[in-house]
Amino acid sequence: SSSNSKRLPLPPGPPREPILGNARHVPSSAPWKVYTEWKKIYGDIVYTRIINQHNIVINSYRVAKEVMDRAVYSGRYSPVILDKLMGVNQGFVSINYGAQWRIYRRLMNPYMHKVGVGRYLPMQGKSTCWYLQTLLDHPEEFMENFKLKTAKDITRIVYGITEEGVIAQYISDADHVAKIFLRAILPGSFLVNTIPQLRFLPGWFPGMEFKRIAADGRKIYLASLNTPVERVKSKMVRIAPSPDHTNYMTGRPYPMVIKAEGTAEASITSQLLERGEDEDAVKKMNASIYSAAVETTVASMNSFMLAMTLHPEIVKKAQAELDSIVGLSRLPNKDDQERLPYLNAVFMEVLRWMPVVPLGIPHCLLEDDEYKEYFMPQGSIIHSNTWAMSRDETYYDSPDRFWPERFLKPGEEALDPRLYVFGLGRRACIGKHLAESSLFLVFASVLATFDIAKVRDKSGREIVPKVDFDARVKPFECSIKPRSAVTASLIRDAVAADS
Ligand code: HEM
Repeated sequence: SSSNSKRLPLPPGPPREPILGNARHVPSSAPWKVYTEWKKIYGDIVYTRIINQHNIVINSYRVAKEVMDRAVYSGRYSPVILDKLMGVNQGFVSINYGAQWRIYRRLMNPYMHKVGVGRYLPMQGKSTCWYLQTLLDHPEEFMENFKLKTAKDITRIVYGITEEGVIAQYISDADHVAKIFLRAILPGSFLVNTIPQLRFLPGWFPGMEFKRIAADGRKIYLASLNTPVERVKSKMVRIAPSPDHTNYMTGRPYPMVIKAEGTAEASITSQLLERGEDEDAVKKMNASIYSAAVETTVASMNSFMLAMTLHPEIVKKAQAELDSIVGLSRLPNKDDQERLPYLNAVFMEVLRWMPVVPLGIPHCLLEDDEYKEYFMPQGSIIHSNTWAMSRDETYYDSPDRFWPERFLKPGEEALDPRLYVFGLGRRACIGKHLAESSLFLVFASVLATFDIAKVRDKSGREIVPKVDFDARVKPFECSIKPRSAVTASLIRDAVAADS
């Protein structure tokens, strides 16, 4: 590029083939593992080129912390299939760095900062009790119900949706969009992302199924964006703008008020509309919250259950701590967190052991840059390899081992994974405090009331679930039994008191 006047080299990486570059070297499944192998050969920054796309993977926390905070590293890469074919590049997660993104951060921040998320605790307490009850009645559905619990919490927070049928439809639409989205951001997944001109070929041409995928995706995306906000609006009444209803800060009229009968539960959407915020911005911002929030939180819950199934001694230790601090007469709550160091260590170890976004959400380098002795070309896709960070032996002995004690060694605590599993810099996860309280409540409440163990086969041998570190835990069996009749009735009583 013209601005590389010092003729600096690109960061090191595997040798490239003509035209294809490294297209045949970067696998489409679990690429983070290959990049982590390459760290041994090429170091903390690895460059690959896939056809004409520059990709830079940051393999260490130290380097990520240095570069990711800078504005030029805060862009988002919009694959052609999402941007040009589906129009899905205006959501919170995928929008490029700039004015609209700043509006989203400003709108969302009060609802998501450390203190702001406290308002959801009563609701989360109830939904956690609901979840515990599903463990009593249908322990084998523990994964499905993690999903349902999290989806209910999020749709309630964002849209005030409480009706089961409406939630189910929303989940199904949002999952569909998320699947396309996740596939689209994997390097090399859709050829049209590397050769954008392909989109001008007719639909009957071989290899054009991306067109149908994108067209279906777009329809469902628009539904998941519009329908829930229209529902909120239908439960609000519009009043004629009058001087009495003008926001004294902005001078703009409040266009909506919540109906006196309160048919719209207060939610992020209802509150932002009531304040007169731009409806289009609210729709696009909110639609991306569900997909950012649910899959990630649920994946961490599933990793937790797998770790507990594999480690009965850790279950025992955490239960002993809970029993002595919380006692057996009530369920744990968020206020207990600071007095539960062992459980906190379990929580951090879950985040580290199985980072659920192992290559981060890709950033896009907005201008040519230099880092150390390297040239970083504009338009590069930048991945924070959180998987590599979680396996860094300078911070973690035996990194594949699930071992909460690593966070409890006085004076030499391991690096806190919350510093990187939620991303780094300006685009870091806005929902991390909400994620933390959801996860903590679930981990504490499940351990306080249930024993988790391996199941046995017909001949009485324990079945040990396999761990393949594939970012998502595959369905596995475990035994989930109430610790005692007392803990079971604690759950039933709490649920009864809520309804
Ligand atoms: C265990 C749970 C979660 C994990 C591990 C996680 C992880 C991440 C990661 C790695 C990113 C990308 C950061 C970057 O680009 O550098 C991200 C972004 C984001 N997350 Fe989360 N997340 C979680 C839960 C949530 C929740 C509960 C919400 C919403 C309430 C949420 C909302 C978002 C949003 C809106 C972004 C985009 C921010 C931006 O681009 O400016 N996440 N998250």
